[in-house]
Amino acid sequence: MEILVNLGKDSYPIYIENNLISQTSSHIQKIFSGKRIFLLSDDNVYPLYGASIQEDLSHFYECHHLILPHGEATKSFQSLPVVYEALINSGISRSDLIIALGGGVIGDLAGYVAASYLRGIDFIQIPTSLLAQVDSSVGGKVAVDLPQGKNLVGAFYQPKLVLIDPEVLSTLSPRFIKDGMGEVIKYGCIQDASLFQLLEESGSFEGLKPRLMEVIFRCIQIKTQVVEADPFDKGQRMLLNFGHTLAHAIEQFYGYKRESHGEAVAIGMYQLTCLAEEKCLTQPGSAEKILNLLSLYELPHKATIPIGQVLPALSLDKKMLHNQLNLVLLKSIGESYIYPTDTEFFQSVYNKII
Ligand SMILES: NC(=O)c1ccc[n+]([C@@H]2O[C@H](COP(=O)([O-])OP(=O)(O)OC[C@H]3O[C@@H](n4cnc5c(N)ncnc54)[C@H](O)[C@@H]3O)[C@@H](O)[C@H]2O)c1
Ligand SMILES: O=C(O)C(=O)C[C@@H](O)[C@H](O)[C@H](O)COP(=O)(O)O
Ligand SMILES: [Zn+2]
Repeated sequence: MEILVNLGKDSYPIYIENNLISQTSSHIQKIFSGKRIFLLSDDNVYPLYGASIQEDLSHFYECHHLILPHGEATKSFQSLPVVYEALINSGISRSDLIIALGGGVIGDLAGYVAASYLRGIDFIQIPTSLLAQVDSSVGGKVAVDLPQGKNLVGAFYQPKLVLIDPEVLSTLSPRFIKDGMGEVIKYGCIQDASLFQLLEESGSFEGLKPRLMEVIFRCIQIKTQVVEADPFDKGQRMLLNFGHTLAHAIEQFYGYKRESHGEAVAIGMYQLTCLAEEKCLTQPGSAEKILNLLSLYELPHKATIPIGQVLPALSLDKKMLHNQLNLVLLKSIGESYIYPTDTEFFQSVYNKII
C-alpha cells in the first residue's frame, strides 16, 4: 500500500507492507543520492532491526549509528547535544541523511535533530511501534519534551520517506501495543465512526490483528488528509489532538515516567468527553462508548489526579492561542470540533479527580 503526502515541495511517499524493512536500501536509493547515512535508534530496536538494516545499507553508503536508551526520557532536551556530537563526529553534512528507526520517541527526536542540525538535513522515518506506525511518523511534528511540558521545543519538518513494516510489531511488548491503540481509537473518535465500530466488533487486539494493515492504512490516511489541509496546526489539524490537552498534562505531572503517551491519550479522551457531556457539548452516551472500547483494548480511563493539580500544564497546551484554549471535543463518535474556551472550563471542576 502507498499513500502520498501532498505538501508541494515537501511531499513524500509512505509505504505500508510486510517485510518492507528488508527492502530499506532499495527504497532509500530512490530518494537519496548522498554519501553518508546516520541511523538513530534505541537499545530495544537496534539489536532487533537496526544492525541488519545497517548491514544492507553499508553496501551503498557510509553508515554511522547512535543507540540511545529506550523510553520517553530520551525525548528530552538533554539528548540533543549527545546526538549533535555524534553527527559531527561522523562527519554528517547537509547532503547526508538521518534515519529514525524506532517508536515515536526516536522519530520525534531524530526529526527535531534533522530540522535543527546544520539548519536542516533530510531524514526518513522507519516507525517500529504501533503508535509510530499509525500516527507519529507522519505529519512532520517533531519535538523534544521540557520538564514543564510535552513537545515544547520542536518544529514542523517533514520526512522524505516513511517505511511502515507491520511485521516488526511482532516484537513489540503488549503494553506498547495497547499504547498504540490509544491513538487508533482517537482516529475512530474524531473522524471515522466505521473504524470505531470495527474496533468494537473486533473486541480485542487479537481480534483486530487480521485487519491490522487496513487499520494502519486508515489512520495514516486520515492523518495525511488532515495534515495536507493544515500542515502548521492552525485550524483543522488541532482535531488530531483530541484527548491530548489532559494527556500531556498527565504525562508532565508524572515526569513522563508513569502513563505512556497512548495511555494518557486514552484517559484524556474519556475524561474530557465526560466533562463535555456534562456541559451538553457532546452527544450523551459517547463517553460510555469510549469507556467500553478502552476496556476492550485494556487501556486506562483514570489517572486519579485532581484537575487543579494539572492546571499549570494545561495552560501550556499548544492549542492555547491569544489566551484562548482550543479544546477538541466530539459532537458524537466519529465527528469532532474545536471548542474555543479557556482554562475556566477546567477551573469549574478544579477538585474533580480525573
Ligand atoms: N510527532 C507526532 O505526530 C506524534 C504523534 C503521536 C505521539 N508522538 C510521540 O511519540 C512518543 C511515544 O511513541 P511510542 O509509543 O512509539 O514510544 P517509544 O518510542 O518509547 O516506543 C515504545 C517502546 O517500544 C519499544 N519498541 C519500539 N518498537 C519496537 C519493536 N518493533 N519491537 C520491540 N520493541 C519496540 C521501544 O524501545 C520503547 O521501549 C511520545 O513522545 C509522543 O509524544 C508524536
Ligand atoms: O500530528 C498532530 O497534529 C497531532 O496532534 C498528533 C498527536 O497524536 C501527537 O501526540 C502530537 O505530537 C501532539 O502534538 P502537540 O502539538 O500537542 O505537541
Ligand atoms: Zn498523540
